[in-house]
Amino acid sequence: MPKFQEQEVQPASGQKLRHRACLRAQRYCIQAKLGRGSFGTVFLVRDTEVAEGEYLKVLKEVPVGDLNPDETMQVQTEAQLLAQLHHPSILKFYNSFLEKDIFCIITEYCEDGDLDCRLEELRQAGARLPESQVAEWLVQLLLGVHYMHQRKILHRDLKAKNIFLKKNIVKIGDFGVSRLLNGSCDLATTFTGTPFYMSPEVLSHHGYNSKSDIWSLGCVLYEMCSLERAFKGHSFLSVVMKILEGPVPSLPQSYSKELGAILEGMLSKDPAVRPSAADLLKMSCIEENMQSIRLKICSKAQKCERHAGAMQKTVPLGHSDMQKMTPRERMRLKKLQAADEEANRLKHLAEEKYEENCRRMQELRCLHFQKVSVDVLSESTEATGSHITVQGGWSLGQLDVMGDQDPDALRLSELEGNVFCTTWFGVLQPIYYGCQCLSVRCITESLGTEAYHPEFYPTVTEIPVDPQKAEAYYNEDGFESCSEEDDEADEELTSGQDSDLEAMVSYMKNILGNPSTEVPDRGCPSPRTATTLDCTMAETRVQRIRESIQRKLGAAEFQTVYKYLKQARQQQESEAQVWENLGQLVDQPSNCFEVDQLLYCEDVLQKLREGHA
Ligand SMILES: Nc1ncnc2c1ncn2[C@@H]1O[C@H](COP(=O)(O)OP(=O)(O)OP(=O)(O)O)[C@@H](O)[C@H]1O
Repeated sequence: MPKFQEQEVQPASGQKLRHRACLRAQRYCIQAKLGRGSFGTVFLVRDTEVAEGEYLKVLKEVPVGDLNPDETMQVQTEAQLLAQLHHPSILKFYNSFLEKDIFCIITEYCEDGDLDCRLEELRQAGARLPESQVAEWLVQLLLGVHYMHQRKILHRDLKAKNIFLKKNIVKIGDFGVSRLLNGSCDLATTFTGTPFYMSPEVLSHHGYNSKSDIWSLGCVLYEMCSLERAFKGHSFLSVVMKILEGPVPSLPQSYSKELGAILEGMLSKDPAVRPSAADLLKMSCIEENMQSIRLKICSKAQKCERHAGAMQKTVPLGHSDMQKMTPRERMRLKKLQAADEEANRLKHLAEEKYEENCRRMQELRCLHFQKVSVDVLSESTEATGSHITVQGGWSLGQLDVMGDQDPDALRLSELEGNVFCTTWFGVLQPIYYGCQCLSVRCITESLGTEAYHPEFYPTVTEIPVDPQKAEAYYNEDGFESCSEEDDEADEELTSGQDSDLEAMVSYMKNILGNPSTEVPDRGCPSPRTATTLDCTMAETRVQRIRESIQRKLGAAEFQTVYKYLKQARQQQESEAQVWENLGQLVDQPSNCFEVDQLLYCEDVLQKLREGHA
């Protein structure tokens, strides 16, 4: 079989592809080149064996040299294992194959690009990510890292460039791929990328472990908040020194202390002190975030579910109707029916909560109530029109009233029969007393830590106490009705993203229930010496860095800087001295960063070769 079929394709854009070969494994048709990384080239491909849905995939080609049969076997076994892993925060690994000396990896395509590009766009626009967004992505990333670490799979090259965005879900790319290509050779790990995300233990050759991934994730967290590298410097060595000895950088003031504390933990120099992904997921602020993300996802599902109810009431479908539907319509209907089932489940849950609350009311009536402050936000002259906000942490039955109103008129002992309180996707509903609307700011401890969500906060004033009637009330026209825009958004939710979101919710539920769930151990490969594969990849890396610098500096300037820096590093010149001398050699000494990196990588390559020999 020829290595590649020699033919050209016309991509959608109409632009003729330059690369001659366009079909891989007689299946993946190249559509466009996405970019070139340190180890390989990345293409957008169309999977010719997939007619609908996710037919666009990504092909990464990594030159690996001539692998011996043992290495080929090892790579194939690892690839099969990686293909079995499924997590919404992990870029799906579909397939891998060898075409002569090129290792090809097929993964999921993320049309929204990588996190590094997103952060750069924000930086250029002078914008920042809101903390809620940072927290949401951090939770997703931690869930993904936790999933892989539970399976004893390390990333070894976690960085913003390796995190992809797909409809606001972050996906970690290349997880386990380093293991596929580098096994557990720690020396090769130090080769995987730029120094910015390398942990102190990796830089000091004390071995890579799961905590080293957490360090890198800490660097990503810092970048999401400040849009800058956590450890930066004008030379490779100064970055390394900052990582080894510098303080943990502080987050911009607009971010909370809690987030700052999380960052500090993740960037602890000592890996033994650094929390694991499981530890981080157990932290109360992360748990709270997980809860609210879950609610956000569920509130979308809730809209679908209401819509499903409306559809089902108005359009009773027979078998022939179904047959007339397009596949898209059938899929939509299926989703709506599933949402309806979920609605029923939630209705039962709401009823249970309602009963539980009644029972508690009963108990509390016997206990005498304690007071908490209740502010009267607006008053109507009519006795039934007051709008009251509960300010403190409270549980049902601990309400009493302060303010100008006659406290006796609102004492809970009299409210009890009229208070409607239940959870709707776990969110505390507003509480109504007759026609009085109590807007709840704090969460009742009796119902757990679910966050208050404004979406669930109707401005209407009367809700029936009976949950069934209340549900009918929610379904009335005009109450959060589904607009065309909602429909569009929901459609997006039901076409592709929903499975990721559903999976995310279910992982969160598992973690919240039992974060330490163990999974069968795949076992870590025992440390081994460098292989041909390690050396080939390191050579590719060195070659690419060299090409990149030569493009930037020009061949002559590169030679001058390279010669000087090599000598300076051997003689251990001070950073200040190096910087000053570089200033005399080139216009922009900061352009020499990569030369330093090249020297470092050449040094590692040399050691790999010695280890391999
Ligand atoms: N699954 C994917 N979906 C969308 N774009 C991708 C995907 N994988 C890679 N890319 C894009 O392809 C380009 C090259 O990616 P690649 O991972 O090879 O290199 P890198 O991350 O830039 O560098 P390195 O090899 O050092 O990790 C990047 O612009 C990246 O955003």
